[in-house]
Amino acid sequence: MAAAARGQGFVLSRPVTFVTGNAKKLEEVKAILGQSIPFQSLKLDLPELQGEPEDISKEKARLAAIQVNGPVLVEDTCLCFNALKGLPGPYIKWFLQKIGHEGLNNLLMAYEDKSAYALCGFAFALGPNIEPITFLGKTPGKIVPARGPNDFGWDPIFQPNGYDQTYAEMAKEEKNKISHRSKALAMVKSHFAEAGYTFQMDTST
Ligand SMILES: O=c1[nH]cnc2c1ncn2[C@@H]1O[C@H](COP(=O)(O)OP(=O)(O)O)[C@@H](O)[C@H]1O
Ligand SMILES: [Mg+2]
Repeated sequence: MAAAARGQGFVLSRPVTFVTGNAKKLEEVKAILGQSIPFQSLKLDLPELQGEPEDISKEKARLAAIQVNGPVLVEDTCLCFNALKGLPGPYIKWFLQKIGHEGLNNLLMAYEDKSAYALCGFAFALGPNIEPITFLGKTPGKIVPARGPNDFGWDPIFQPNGYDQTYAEMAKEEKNKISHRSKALAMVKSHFAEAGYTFQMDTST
C-alpha cells in the first residue's frame, strides 16, 4: 500500500488525461511526449488560484482529478520579467490579452534589464484526493519587440538566451528542444520511468 501511495508499481487502468483549454499547448505536449506516456486530452478551462506557480498547477491538478476521476496531468505557464521581480508571472495570460506584445514591451521601458524567463509547471495527480506532484521547467531569455508568426501567445516577444531568434521565429522542433515546457516534460517522463507505473488498459471497450 505504501508503495502504491508513492506510485511504485502503481497500476493505471486508464491513460493519463491531460487537461487544457489551450490547443497550442496540447500540440507541443503531443510533439514532446510522443508515445512515451499513454495520454488523452480533455478540453477544459480550469479556474486558477492566485499565488505561486507550483501551487497554481497543484490546485489545477486537484480540480482536474475530481472532474476526471482518474489520473490527470495539467500545466500552467508563467512569463516572468526580472526587472519586475517575476511579474507578470502567472498573470501573463491576462496581461497579454489586455495589453498585447507592445504593452508587454512597454512595461519594461523604464528598465534597462529586459531579461525574463519562461516557467512551466506541470502537476500530475494519480486521482482525486491524491497529492499532486509538480515538475518545473525554466528557460531564460529576454523580452524583445515582436518578431515572427503570431500564433502562440507571447512566443514573438521571447528570445531565449543563446539564440538570435524569438520562440516564434524558431522551428517548432527547435523550440521543443529547449523550451520551458520540454524541460518540465523531461522531468515528467523521468518520474514515470522511475515510478514504474504500469498501464493496464481494457481495450475491449
Ligand atoms: O510556450 C508558450 N509560448 C507562448 N505563449 C504561451 C506559451 N505557453 C503558454 N502561453 C500563453 O501564456 C499564457 C499562460 O497562461 P496559462 O498557462 O494559464 O494558459 P491557459 O489557461 O491558456 O492554459 C496564455 O496566454 C498562453 O497562451
Ligand atoms: Mg495560468
